[in-house]
Amino acid sequence: MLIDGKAIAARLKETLRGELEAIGGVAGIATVLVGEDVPAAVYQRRIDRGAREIGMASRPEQLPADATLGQVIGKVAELDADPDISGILVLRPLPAHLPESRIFAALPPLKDVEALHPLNAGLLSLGMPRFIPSTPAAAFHMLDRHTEAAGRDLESAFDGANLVLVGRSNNVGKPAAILGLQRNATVVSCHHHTSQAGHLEEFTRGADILIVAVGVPGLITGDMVGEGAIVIDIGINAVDDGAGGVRLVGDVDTASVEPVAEAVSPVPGGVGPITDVWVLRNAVAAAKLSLAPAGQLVLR
Ligand SMILES: Nc1nc(=O)c2c([nH]1)NC[C@@H]1CN(c3ccc(C(=O)N[C@@H](CCC(=O)O)C(=O)O)cc3)C=[N+]21
Repeated sequence: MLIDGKAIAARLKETLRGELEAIGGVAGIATVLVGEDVPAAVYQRRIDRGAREIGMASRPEQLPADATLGQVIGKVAELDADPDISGILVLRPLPAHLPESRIFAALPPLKDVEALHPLNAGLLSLGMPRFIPSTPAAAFHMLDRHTEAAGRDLESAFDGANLVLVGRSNNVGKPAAILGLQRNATVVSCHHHTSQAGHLEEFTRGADILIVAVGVPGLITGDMVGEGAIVIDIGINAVDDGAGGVRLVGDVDTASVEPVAEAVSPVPGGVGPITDVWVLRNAVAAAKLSLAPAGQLVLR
């Protein structure tokens, strides 16, 4: 079966409306896109639209591909100074000349909705997250809704399960591994070198839950997946649509995986739409944090 991410996102949006209302509607999201990238532009547009739809402030910002580190950090500082903006997200990928770690470190920690500032990444890794990064949060939210729909216990759903991650990015693979450990899964992190060493299948076949976020269209095929596994596809790749345009596809070859797996999340219509809502929830959480007593590290 395919997991319906759009339906899950629609329900989550109702939660978001309530959360926004509870703080008097005062929250805003800013996104910074440097250069051109189709999936990043799609995400930026969807965040902007989603925010406007629920009456949240939104500032989608664009900088040229040759922007300097100083210009990017300057833009972040400008957004930090905007009282309407509670959350700031810098889209990836960044052009190669821009050192990601310097930009992450320049994010205002209380508005860093993807937990990429070292302080927030540290809090997350210690099990006391201030923000749970939207994309892995969306993947776990989807897994939890699937567990409920299958009539299984939510609390123990990950206990001792083999959770295999493919991809180790700072905004998806790494935080997903941390969240999996937090939920008592046995976590295996696979990446480019696992694949180069010829070991990828070895690990993916043993997965009870497989989360894939690498950016390689169709990387995971049915023969790489164990019977009854749950497969979450986080890849968003722009490929030629054969008619002069592009379309978005994931990292999983759904056609060959679906017959083997218990469930697969499709692209589009899977984790993506849930991610869009989650980032807005994090902007609301950031707005709440800014109102919290000084010195409070984590929302309660
Ligand atoms: N710092 C950072 N964090 C990210 O999370 C991040 C990023 N940079 N850079 C770009 C990628 C891409 N991304 C998407 C998320 C949702 C959809 C989405 O909702 N897509 C819809 C529509 C797809 C379509 O238009 O066909 C869907 O999957 O159903 C798309 C793309 C987040 N990314």
